[in-house]
Amino acid sequence: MRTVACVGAGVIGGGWVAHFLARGYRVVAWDPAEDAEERLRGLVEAAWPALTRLGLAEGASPERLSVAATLGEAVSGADFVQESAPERLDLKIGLLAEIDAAAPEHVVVASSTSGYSMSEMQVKADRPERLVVGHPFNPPYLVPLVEVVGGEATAPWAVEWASEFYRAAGKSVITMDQELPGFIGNRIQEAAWREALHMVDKGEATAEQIDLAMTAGPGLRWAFFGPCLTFHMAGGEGGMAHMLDHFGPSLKSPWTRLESPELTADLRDAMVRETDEVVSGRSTAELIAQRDRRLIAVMHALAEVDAAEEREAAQAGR
Ligand SMILES: NC(=O)C1=CN([C@@H]2O[C@H](COP(=O)(O)OP(=O)(O)OC[C@H]3O[C@@H](n4cnc5c(N)ncnc54)[C@H](O)[C@@H]3O)[C@@H](O)[C@H]2O)C=CC1
Ligand SMILES: C[N+](C)(C)CC(=O)CC(=O)[O-]
Repeated sequence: MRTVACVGAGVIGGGWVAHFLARGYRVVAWDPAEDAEERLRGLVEAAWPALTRLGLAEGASPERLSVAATLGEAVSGADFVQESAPERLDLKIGLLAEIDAAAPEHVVVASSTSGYSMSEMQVKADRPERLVVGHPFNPPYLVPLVEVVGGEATAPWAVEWASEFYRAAGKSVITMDQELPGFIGNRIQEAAWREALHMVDKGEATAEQIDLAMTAGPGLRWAFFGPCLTFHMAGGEGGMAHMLDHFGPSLKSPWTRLESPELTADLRDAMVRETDEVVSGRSTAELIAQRDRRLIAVMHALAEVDAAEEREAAQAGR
């Protein structure tokens, strides 16, 4: 298992390329955009210092990246294919069929889709049994989660193989037992996102207040305790049972409007305008550098705490 083909090399596909290169794989990328190779090599170059700080696999090098002239050239020699084309169902259906026709028949093909089911994407593939969803989080070279799930025509072996491959490639894998639109991570963050849109739509909060509410509040805890464990802590010694008994009645309070607001032009403009104020003139490159420094700092801090707790447990014979 040494060569990964990355089809689509934009924000996510480029991030996958950087990840697989850092894990020592040979990567062959293909993307139809005229400037795709220049953008891709720029993304890898910008990410490489962060990846070096995190630790590279033996032999890892941007030199192991090649950009194919055709889709067939990219996938014909691959041991695994990661598709990251635009989130359009019609495009994914056609592209996955093309990849299926050109890739070696035993090779697993994963889609980075943010929410489409593989059942609806694999309908034109001749060998749908090897098609899975491998949904990453941006940037794939730093955020470890990938959600793996097959479609109705996917073989169990393909889901298992993809899950193991991603683990071997350094990812944190959730292997889902059933299809769910938006999978798990996006359903949770989409709920928060819809609430944010409602608050901006009604002038109840600004984008700046919303982002601060997350980064200085729940978001800080969610880097290491998810929403379930966090609310278990809200119950004190009584844990989740007490939390539910204590706060259960308020669950019916109108603290969320889960339905999505109409994304009117006004709402869209307001969200863009207010987010621009948060961005406050920083370029995307500056934001990426600032994000990656902070992500690495959190990951290093968590790793240090984890190691200390493992040492304590070993000393206590636990
Ligand atoms: N942007 C994000 O935060 C995340 C995106 N995703 C998913 O990743 C996929 C790609 O999204 P992004 O990278 O954000 O989009 P993007 O627009 O940054 O990149 C898409 C790339 O696909 C290329 N492309 C266009 N038509 C193509 C074709 N027929 N075959 C191959 N490549 C083609 C484009 O030239 C572009 O470089 C989508 O399915 C999206 O839902 C998943 C997780 C997070
Ligand atoms: C905005 N988005 C739905 C494309 C985000 C994702 O799919 C996952 C992520 O990186 O947050």
